[in-house]
Amino acid sequence: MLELQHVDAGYDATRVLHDVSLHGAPQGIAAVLGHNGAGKTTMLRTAIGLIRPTGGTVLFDGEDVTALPPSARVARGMAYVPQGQQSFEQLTTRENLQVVADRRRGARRAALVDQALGRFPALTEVIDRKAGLLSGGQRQQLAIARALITEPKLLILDEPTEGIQPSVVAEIEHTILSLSADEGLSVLLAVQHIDFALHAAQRYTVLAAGRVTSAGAGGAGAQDAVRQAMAI
Ligand SMILES: Nc1ncnc2c1ncn2[C@@H]1O[C@H](COP(=O)(O)OP(=O)(O)OP(=O)(O)O)[C@@H](O)[C@H]1O
Repeated sequence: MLELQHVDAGYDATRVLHDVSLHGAPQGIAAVLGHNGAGKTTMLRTAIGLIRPTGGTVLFDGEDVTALPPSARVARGMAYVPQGQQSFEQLTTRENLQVVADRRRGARRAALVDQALGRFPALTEVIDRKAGLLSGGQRQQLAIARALITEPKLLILDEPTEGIQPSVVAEIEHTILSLSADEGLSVLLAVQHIDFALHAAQRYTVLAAGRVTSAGAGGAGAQDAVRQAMAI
C-alpha cells in the first residue's frame, strides 16, 4: 500500500532521513520504531507529503505520489494523525467530528460521525465538552476518530499512546488492532515502545539517526533483532 524507496528528506539544510525505504503491508500494521530524534516523525510527514523528499520516491497503491501535496494524498485515502492530539480546542467533541464530516459528500455524513463515536465509546461521554477540556487520552481518541471520518485506506499515527494513562493506552491499542484486523485498514504507526509494535505489526522498521537499521516481519521472533537495532 505505502512504499518509500531510498528517501532522503529533512528540513532546509538539515538532512534527517538517509536512504530510507519502507514497505508497508498491503493490509495490516507497519510499525516504525526508534528513539527520540531517530526520524520517525520526519518519515511520517514525508509519507503524507508535509515534507518533500530531496531524493527517492513515495508510492501509494502503486502510484508515485512524491510530488503530490498532502490534500491529494488524503483524497487518495491517506490520513495522518500527528503527535499531540490536535483538534479545535474551542469546539466540542461533536463539533470537531462534524467539521470533518461536513467536508464529506453524500448522505453518509451523519452516519460517519456515529460510526466514529461507536469506535470510541468514551467520546460519547464528553460529546458536548470542548476539546480543550478533554484529557490527553480523550483528545487522542478524538484525533483518531476525526481521521477515520475521512474513510482512509491508510491511517498514519504518530506515537498515539505517548504520555497517555495506561488504561486508555489499552483502549487505543485495542482500537488500532481492531481497525486493522476487522476492517482491513492499513496502519503506519510510529512508536518508541516495542512490545505493542511487535505484537500488532506485520512489518517493522527501526530507524536510528535517520537510517534504517533493521526491518522485517513483526511478531515475538523479531524482539532480539529490534532490541539490538535500537541499542545502536
Ligand atoms: N522543524 C525542524 N527543523 C529542523 N530540524 C528538525 C525539525 N523537526 C525535527 N528536526 C530534527 O530532525 C531529527 C528527527 O526528528 P523527528 O521528530 O523526525 O524524530 P522522532 O523519531 O519522531 O523523535 P520523537 O520520538 O522525539 O518525536 C531530530 O534531530 C530533530 O531535531
